[in-house]
Amino acid sequence: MLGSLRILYSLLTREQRNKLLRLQILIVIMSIAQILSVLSIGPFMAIVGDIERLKGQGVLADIYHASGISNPLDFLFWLGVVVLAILVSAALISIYTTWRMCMYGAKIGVDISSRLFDYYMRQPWLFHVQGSSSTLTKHISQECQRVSLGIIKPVIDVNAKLLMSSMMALTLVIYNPGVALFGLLIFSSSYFLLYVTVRRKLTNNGRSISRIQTLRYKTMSDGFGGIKDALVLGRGHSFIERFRQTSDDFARVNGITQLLTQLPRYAMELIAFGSIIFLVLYLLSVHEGDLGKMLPIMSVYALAGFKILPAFQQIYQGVSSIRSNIAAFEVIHDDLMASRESSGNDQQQPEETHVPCHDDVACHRLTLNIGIRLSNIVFHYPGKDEPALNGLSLDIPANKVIGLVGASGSGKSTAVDILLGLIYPDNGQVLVDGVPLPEVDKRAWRYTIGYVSQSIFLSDASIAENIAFGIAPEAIDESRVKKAAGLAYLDELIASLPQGLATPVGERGIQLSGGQRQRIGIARALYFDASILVLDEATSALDGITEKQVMNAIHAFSGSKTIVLIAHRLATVSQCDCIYLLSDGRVIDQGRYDELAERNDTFKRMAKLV
Ligand SMILES: Nc1ncnc2c1ncn2[C@@H]1O[C@H](COP(=O)(O)OP(=O)(O)OP(=O)(O)O)[C@@H](O)[C@H]1O
Repeated sequence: MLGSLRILYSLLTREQRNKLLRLQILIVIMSIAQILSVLSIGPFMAIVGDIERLKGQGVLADIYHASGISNPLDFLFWLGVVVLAILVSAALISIYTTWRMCMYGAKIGVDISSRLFDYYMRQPWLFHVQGSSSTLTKHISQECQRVSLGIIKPVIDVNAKLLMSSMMALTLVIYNPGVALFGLLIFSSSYFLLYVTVRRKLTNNGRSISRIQTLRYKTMSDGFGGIKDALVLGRGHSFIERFRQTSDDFARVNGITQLLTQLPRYAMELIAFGSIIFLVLYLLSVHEGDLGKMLPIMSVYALAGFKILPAFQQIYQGVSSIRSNIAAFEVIHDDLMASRESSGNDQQQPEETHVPCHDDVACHRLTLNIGIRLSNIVFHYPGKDEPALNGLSLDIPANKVIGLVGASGSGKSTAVDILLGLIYPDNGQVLVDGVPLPEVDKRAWRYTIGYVSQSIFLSDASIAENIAFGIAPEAIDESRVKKAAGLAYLDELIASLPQGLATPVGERGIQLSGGQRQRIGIARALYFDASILVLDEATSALDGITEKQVMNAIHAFSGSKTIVLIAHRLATVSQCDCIYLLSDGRVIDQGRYDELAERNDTFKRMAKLV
């Protein structure tokens, strides 16, 4: 547990550590204020018990004489006011410190989740292809929250309470060593024994919570993601049942953890009451019933107990909470460490050269003069022996339209992912006007390419926001949106909608047809007027007439844009300047449509010519 906390501390930035130090100083001030407030009650009670002592010897009598107040009761009143002022000041200092502690804990929690989101968003395509988005979401929302509320906040609380109770205990020992040591020994050993008994259970429960939460998130993600199939195939009940079962487990483990965390409160209340009776009997026998001597000691101990006992309980609860949530930190530990390393690397080697420029898009765009060459590309997906691409070579001349065709699984989408720079070949290289892709400015490459994927993701936003995907609503250029929408034949649809471009599309575009979604995807690729367009099965959901219109619009760019089309329907690529026929991850033939249709049997079969 301490090792994990040390790692957590090492993840703090320099500024966060400085803040923690300032917080520590504030906690010391709070503890001193608390002690003063407890001690201030002693003299007041001493006078209440024996007001005659103001006329005798001692510090209180000296202060009484120096105050110029003639009536002892008036003096007692003003002493009460002073004690109250000390209590109020201590309470105000405590409120302020608690506020700073809460803000600090919450800020670190938010910072950790932002750091993770940033890290995941920067991960390469393969990382996302192999992982599960529901797990990443759970890490960022659930586990980070557990780390924030279940570890960081308790660490700060435990630290504050530990400091306050140790200082208070030390003061009590100085005030009256016998009673203080006896009380402290009873309470601390009881808490320690309880903690040692339950700590293993707490750790195991923490791990179970992480595991169960993963299952719950996955079930929700699968259920909502596949809601149509679940409804049609009548599988909804299976998701509901799985969720209910895991939720029951979650409730049971969570309930036990909370019980174990709160358990000692009742035991300690019993011990506290027993101790008060013991203290009264002890003081009665030592001071022979002299209230003037007994009252201040009893008041100081009662008030100290009133402060220390909840502090003990909070320390116990805090340590239990840390132990039961340390599993959440273990789950995100590797990613957090990696995020720290990658942010360190980013500073040393900026991924993208940033040239100051007024028009971000225009200034960060490449002009393709010769073309792109994929040269002898070999690529294996991780964990697969069979290569997805096996010596693939092809040329994409500048401002020409080329088609990639081939059976399902022949490697077309993988070839495009390599071209986009989403994945890196094991062998071979991509040359852009003769320059290897890794040496090309990534930012420029992204602005140069417009891409329409097989499955277009639409966010739960307006049509305009989906066309200008990822751009803040206030930064969207409406003229670009309109132009792109026109080129993708969306004009008619937009004109028919009461809110036009501002019409919401629903989650994942559920309120649109498959063809409308695809046209929004095409408009998205055209928003930045990219000079290279890559369309992966981009028109498969369009009806024949709309597809022809969209393809005509795309072919109209021939001569001014470089276009790569992937299609199963060969009619889609019939106008291409060159078609590459892929099989088993390599090009097996190439040529114009008529040439391939005449000489290649596979192509003929695909075109249903034989
Ligand atoms: N994420 C992945 N992990 C592992 N293997 C993959 C992954 N994506 C694709 N493959 C494999 O790589 C090979 C090429 O797939 P790819 O998607 O490039 O083919 P494709 O020609 O685009 O197919 P389709 O026309 O069906 O889209 C296939 O054998 C496929 O199973």
